[in-house]
Amino acid sequence: MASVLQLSDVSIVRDGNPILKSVDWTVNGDERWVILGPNGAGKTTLLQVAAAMIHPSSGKARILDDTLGAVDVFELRPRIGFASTAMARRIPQNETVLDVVLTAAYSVTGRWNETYEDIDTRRAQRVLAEWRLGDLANRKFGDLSDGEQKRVQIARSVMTDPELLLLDEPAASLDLGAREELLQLLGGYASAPQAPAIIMVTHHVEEIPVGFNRAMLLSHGAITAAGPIGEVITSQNLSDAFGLPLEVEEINGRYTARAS
Ligand SMILES: Nc1ncnc2c1ncn2[C@@H]1O[C@H](COP(=O)(O)OP(=O)(O)OP(=O)(O)O)[C@@H](O)[C@H]1O
Repeated sequence: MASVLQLSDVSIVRDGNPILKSVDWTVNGDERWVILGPNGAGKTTLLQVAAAMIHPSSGKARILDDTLGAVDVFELRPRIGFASTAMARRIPQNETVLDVVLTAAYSVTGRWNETYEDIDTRRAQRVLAEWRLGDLANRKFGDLSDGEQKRVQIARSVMTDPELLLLDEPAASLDLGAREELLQLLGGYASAPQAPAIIMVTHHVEEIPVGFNRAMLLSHGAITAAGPIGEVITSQNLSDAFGLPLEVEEINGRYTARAS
């Protein structure tokens, strides 16, 4: 399967400080990655490179067969789905759920006077149903619960059938029920044969959905482990990445971790 992302010796420097250090990483079309690492490790920064939102300070980033710096990012970005809290903050609170998803077709947040085809509306309705939001289509985004808002953000990010889907902490701040509902939906989506390549950043191994098959541990801007999820999410690797003894357990594709 062809690669959708290839980073070669990618570094990011901000205010003289290295935030990503010489990252080499390839993501293939059939891979669903989870990225874990301590606060400030550079996870969101890495996702922003993958989203063509920032350029490496040095090194080369190829995204969907285009090289950053030699491609019009406004043509590249619509092929990438990106759900993050920063993106969610740009959604007008009084926008209907249907319009939050529909406006992804024009890469805008906030419906104005774009013309949408019936096919766009039907697709938005289908995506809402898939993410168990069909009954909320006419509700205002700002009136939804955190769990519902997270699902709307993901529905919006898959509206355009992206070739690469990026999720920055999709389950953060959710209660147990909302988290499990989201993970069930994400697991189903990730396990479907037609799913795009997915990269998800999370803080907790408990938030890794079933169906994710690759993992990366990032610490101080550098990759400390990357590869098949069962080989990476181990007690030893997590203890090294987080700097304390941790014990990891895996049951039927779900993980838990606690201090040992
Ligand atoms: N534009 C910027 N200018 C200066 N420093 C920055 C900038 N963006 C990020 N940083 C710094 O880079 C480091 C990595 O940030 P990043 O948000 O990528 O980490 P993270 O692993 O996602 O963290 P968290 O788990 O806390 O969300 C942090 O120390 C952050 O303060």
